[in-house]
Amino acid sequence: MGSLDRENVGIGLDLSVGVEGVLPSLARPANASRIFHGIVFDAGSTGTRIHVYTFIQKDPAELPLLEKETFQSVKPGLSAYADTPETAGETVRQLLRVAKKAVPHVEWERTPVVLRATAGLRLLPPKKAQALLDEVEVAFEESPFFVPDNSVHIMNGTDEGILAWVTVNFLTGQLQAKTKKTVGTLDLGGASTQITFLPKFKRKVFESSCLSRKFREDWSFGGLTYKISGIPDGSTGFTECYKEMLKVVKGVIHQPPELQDSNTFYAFSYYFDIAVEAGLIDERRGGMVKVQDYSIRAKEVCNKLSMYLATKPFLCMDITYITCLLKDGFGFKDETILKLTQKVNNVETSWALGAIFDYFQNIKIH
Ligand SMILES: Nc1ncnc2c1ncn2[C@@H]1O[C@H](COP(=O)(O)OP(=O)(O)O)[C@@H](O)[C@H]1O
Ligand SMILES: [Ca+2]
Repeated sequence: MGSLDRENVGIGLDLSVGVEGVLPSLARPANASRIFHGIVFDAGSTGTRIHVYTFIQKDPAELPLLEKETFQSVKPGLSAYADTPETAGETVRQLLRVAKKAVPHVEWERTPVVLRATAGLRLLPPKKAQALLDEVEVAFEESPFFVPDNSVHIMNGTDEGILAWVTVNFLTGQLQAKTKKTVGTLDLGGASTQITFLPKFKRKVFESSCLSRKFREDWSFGGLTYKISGIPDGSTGFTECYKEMLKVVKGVIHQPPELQDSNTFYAFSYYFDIAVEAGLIDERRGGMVKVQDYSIRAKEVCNKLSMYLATKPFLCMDITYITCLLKDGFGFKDETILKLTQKVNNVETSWALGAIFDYFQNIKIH
C-alpha cells in the first residue's frame, strides 16, 4: 500500500493510443474533483490477492489519477479448495475486510467488486471451478459493495496479457504521454511450469530430463495426483532439457507480435520469482536482466542438477522454460533487456488495474 506520485501517474490522457474512453467521466458538479474506488480480486493459481484502488478524477476529459492502491494476498489459491468450496468464500470474506477499511463507509454501495480467476481455475474440471465461483459470488452478495453483472469469472490468457499491458503503460505514464511509445509487458503465471505442462502431458507419470535422475515427487492438483520424476537411466542437462521445453513452448501465443517492437519490457510474476530463485536479482529491489542471463544460469543449474536436488529441484526446468519461451517463443535476442519489478510507482504490476479500467469503460458512466 502506498501513495503515488501524481506527477508520474495519470496526467493528460492522449486518447490516440488505443484505449479511448478507458475510464468514465463521472457525473459531478463543475470544478469538483471526484473520488471513486474499485475492488479487484486476482484469483491466481498460487494465491488470492485483493487490490483496492482509489482514483481521483479532476477533469472528465482526462484519465483519472490513481491516488492509492491497497493490496493484500493470501496463499494458497482458490483451486486448492476444489473439494471444499466454502473455504473459497471464507478466503474472500477475509480479504473483503481489507476493502472495508480502505473504502469510506459512504462509498461502499457504489464501489464495484470483481474477481477474475486465472490458470488454477481454468485447469479444474468445470463443475468444481463453478462451485468455487458460486461461493465467491455469495460472499460478494453478502458484502456491502456493488456486485456488477458477471462480477466473478475465469479470464483467458489473452485478457491477462492485454490488461497487464494497460496497467504498466498507465503506471509508467505512457498512456498519458503525447509520444506513442509504449512499453511491452511479460506476465507469466503458473504455480510452476508444471501447470503449463499439465494439459500437454496426458500420462500421469511425468518424467523429465530437466529433473535430477534421483528426483521423485507426487504432485496433487485439482483432486488428481501426478507422479513427477527424473528419467532414471536417461540423459540430463541443459541441452536435453531445452529440447523438451521447446515442445511445450511451440505454439504458445502470449502477446500480440507488434509488442516485440517495444524498447523496454517489464516482466513480472513468474519471471520475477524465478530470477530471484536463480540469484539473478534481489527480491526487494528487482533489477534488469538480459535474456542471455537466464540462459547462462540455466546452463549452470541444469548441468549440475545434483547440487540443486535437495533445495531447488525444479529450478533447472523453470529457468530453461523461461529461456526457451523468451528466445523461441517470443523471438527475443540474447541482448534484450527485461526490467523485473513487482511494483511500478508503488503499485503492483498485475493485470488487476487494467481489469478495473476495463470494467469502468464497459459500464460507460457519463
Ligand atoms: N500481485 C503479485 N505480487 C507478487 N507476485 C505475484 C503477484 N501475482 C502473481 N505473482 C507471482 O506470479 C506467479 C504466478 O502466480 P499466479 O498469479 O498465482 O498464477 P496464474 O497467473 O498462473 O494463475 C507466482 O510466482 C506468484 O508468486
Ligand atoms: Ca497471475
